[in-house]
Amino acid sequence: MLKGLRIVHFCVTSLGCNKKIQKVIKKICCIGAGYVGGPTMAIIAQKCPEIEITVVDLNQKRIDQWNDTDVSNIPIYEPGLSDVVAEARGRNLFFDTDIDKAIDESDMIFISVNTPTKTYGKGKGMAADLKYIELCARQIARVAKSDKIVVEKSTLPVRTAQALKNILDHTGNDVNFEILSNPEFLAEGTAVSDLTNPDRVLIGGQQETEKGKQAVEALVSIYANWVPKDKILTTNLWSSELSKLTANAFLAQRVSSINAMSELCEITGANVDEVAKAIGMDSRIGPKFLKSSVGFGGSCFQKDILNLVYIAKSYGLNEVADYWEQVILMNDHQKRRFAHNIVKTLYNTVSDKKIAFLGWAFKKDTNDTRESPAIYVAEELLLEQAKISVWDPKVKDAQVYTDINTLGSIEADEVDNKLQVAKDPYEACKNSHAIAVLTEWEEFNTYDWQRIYDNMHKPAFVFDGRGVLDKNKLQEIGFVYYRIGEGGV
Ligand SMILES: NC(=O)c1ccc[n+]([C@@H]2O[C@H](COP(=O)([O-])OP(=O)(O)OC[C@H]3O[C@@H](n4cnc5c(N)ncnc54)[C@H](O)[C@@H]3O)[C@@H](O)[C@H]2O)c1
Ligand SMILES: O=c1ccn([C@@H]2O[C@H](COP(=O)(O)OP(=O)(O)O[C@H]3O[C@H](CO)[C@@H](O)[C@H](O)[C@H]3O)[C@@H](O)[C@H]2O)c(=O)[nH]1
Repeated sequence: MLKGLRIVHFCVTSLGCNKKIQKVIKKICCIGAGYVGGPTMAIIAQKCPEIEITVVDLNQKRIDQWNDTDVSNIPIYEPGLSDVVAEARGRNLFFDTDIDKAIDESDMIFISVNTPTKTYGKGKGMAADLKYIELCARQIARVAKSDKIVVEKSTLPVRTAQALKNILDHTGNDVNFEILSNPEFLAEGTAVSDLTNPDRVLIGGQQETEKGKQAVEALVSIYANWVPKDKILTTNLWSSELSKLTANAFLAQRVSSINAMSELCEITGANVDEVAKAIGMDSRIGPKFLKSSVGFGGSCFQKDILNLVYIAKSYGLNEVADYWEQVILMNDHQKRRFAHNIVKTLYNTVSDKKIAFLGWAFKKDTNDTRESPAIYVAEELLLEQAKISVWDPKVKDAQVYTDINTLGSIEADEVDNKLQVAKDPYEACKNSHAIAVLTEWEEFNTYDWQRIYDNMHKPAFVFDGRGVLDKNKLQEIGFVYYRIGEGGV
């Protein structure tokens, strides 16, 4: 196991001094205790017990949840995460709101704050809002009294490291800052296994300077405690920053591509799962990320592609921008057409009809609802005056209301009247006219579907936006079953 991390500085002076100055990385600070900062630091703390890690955040409530004595109350639901936190917390993993102290004491600082799409000013609705990143840089510059390695963990536009370096070098004390880019590729719901066994770890740094190389090496040594060396890829800063946006654009593009085919399948009698299987067996295409759905959600894909589009436009690369924007347009279309299909199938009106939503999270095994397709399908149906009853195994009731109210398109009274969060799936489906499956939770197939059917209006419709339910079983019971990417009902 690692005995502290040593960065070796060679000092060669005019007097011919050639001594080694050794710096031991003993303390890490991570700014941002969110979906990335929390799990990533928990795994580093588990794998490197001799490094003390403090995860800091402005949000007192979030920090209190991370520190909750009952570890099942940590703010993020991720399979396996509470065990990792239970193992490391209090030993070498700490959660705190004293950001200055953590910065001051650390050798290496990860910046893992949110970088949402801008909602104001130039680049509104497209560019990444970097105000939280800049605040971190200014705080580090103000507080740091010794040399620091600053690691970009957040997803950032290419060349952000230059802006960070500029702020750090011009507002700080007389200390040296080395900037690294170390984008995170974990997916929610599988964060612990993605972090424990990553396809690759990407580290970008200034390889042309000695100090830059040493900083890269320091971070490589941390990951090398559990990641095979051949999976740790080092590049220049800009390649690393741009690779993150590129990876998300390619992944989202595959989902939009198969979703585009799902519409064609529904009209022609082809079956999108069969098409996906057939093309996925071609090793040049591969089988992953070809599951047709009601659309992709989550905090990353849309935000990062919009950012990519903005960057391309800002360099005058309009064709590049248009190419990637189409991925988003296709996704918006897929969500809308799913809602419209429900309205059309229910005899062109859903006014005062009850639609049960199974799932609200943007994917299974997470309580995260950011950009979940469920929100936008619900919005379309509420605008058609439907009543919606939601059941999700992990999402809290208040989150569902917040998600809809944040859209601002439906009066708050109307939301209260029409939107309800059920205490179990049977209550959600009782007296409903249709069920819409919005998340691929595995537990859905374990329900008593006969009981659900018996308590619904007839004909009882199921719109499976994730293609996860047992079609034959449901049809035998009597449901009229619609599956995304298969011939219509
Ligand atoms: N969620 C994912 O699966 C995922 C995966 C890979 C990369 N990313 C990227 O990682 C970054 C973080 O994403 P996230 O999902 O963890 O976000 P998040 O919103 O869950 O967490 C960010 C945290 O940073 C805190 N914060 C903001 N400004 C701060 C400041 N100045 N000082 C201290 N704390 C501050 C917020 O209070 C919040 O708790 C984003 O750039 C995102 O694109 C996310
Ligand atoms: O075949 C598929 C695969 C995914 N999805 C949907 O796509 C969205 C995103 O899924 P996924 O990529 O698994 O989850 P995220 O947590 O958003 O992870 C993505 O975004 C992260 C944040 O940048 C990256 O770190 C990850 O590598 C990248 O997969 C979800 O709504 C999924 O349901 C599909 O519809 N079909």
